Amino acid sequence: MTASPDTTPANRALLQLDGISLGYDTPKGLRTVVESLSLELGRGSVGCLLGASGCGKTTVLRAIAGFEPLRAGHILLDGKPISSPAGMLAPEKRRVGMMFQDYALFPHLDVAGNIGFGLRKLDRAARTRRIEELLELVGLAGSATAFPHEMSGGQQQRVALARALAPSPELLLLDEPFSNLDVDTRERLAFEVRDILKNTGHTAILVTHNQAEAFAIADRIGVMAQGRIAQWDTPYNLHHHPSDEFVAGFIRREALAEQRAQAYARA
Ligand SMILES: Nc1ncnc2c1ncn2[C@@H]1O[C@H](COP(=O)(O)OP(=O)(O)OP(=O)(O)O)[C@@H](O)[C@H]1O
Repeated sequence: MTASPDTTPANRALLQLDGISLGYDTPKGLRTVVESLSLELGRGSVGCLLGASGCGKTTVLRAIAGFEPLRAGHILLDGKPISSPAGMLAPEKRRVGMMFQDYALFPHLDVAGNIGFGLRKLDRAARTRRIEELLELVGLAGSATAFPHEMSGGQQQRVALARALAPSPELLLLDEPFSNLDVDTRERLAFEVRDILKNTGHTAILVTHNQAEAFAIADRIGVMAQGRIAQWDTPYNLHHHPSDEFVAGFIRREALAEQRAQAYARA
């Protein structure tokens, strides 16, 4: 794997994955799906794991969230170990927020109820203030009493983002957050989410198989194949200085596929 130094305005790395290996116990024994994977992400940066289906992106994200045990290596958050083969900090103690592709909003709660779900420790007035602040941030001011089924997919994903940001996580994990949206909304929302994360200074990791999305949102992209990162670099360097034939081919092929998909969608 090659990597150039993180030159974003962030200081030291907030997240470090150091030689992590991950696998699943199957009836045929251990199936290793991620091997010796390392990356560093600076505070305030947006990183992305980009790769074809099944290459191990979600497994890495789940390990960062504390849902998958490490077979080797370790994960540090703000310099402190949170996972190693010897043990792991419980997910709820990590200050890590998550947002998924299927919105995962509670259908029986209105927008305020959804966003306020993780804010139950605040008193009523503080919770209402925080919910209003978050609605403003995601461009949904005035929607507190709407229900998820009354909103478009893009609006529901904004609510999901507000809910994930509500407890002010150190790190936000986004698993294919735009893949249920149509092509235009997907790209627009990717840019909007990037603006929101940059305005609030959040550090985030996104997982996607969609190159346009990765390039719209990320400061650093890791091109993954079969459980490894081939190159962890800036979008510019991936385009202009791919580390090998695989990365060069992947970027070219995906760009063409995306152009084709957009042309079909608009036809
Ligand atoms: N619980 C499990 N038990 C056994 N194998 C699993 C389990 N979960 C995932 N896998 C396998 O691990 C590999 C990596 O899966 P993962 O979901 O991390 O990939 P991905 O890159 O996120 O794919 P996608 O984009 O399709 O979500 C796949 O081959 C998958 O079949």
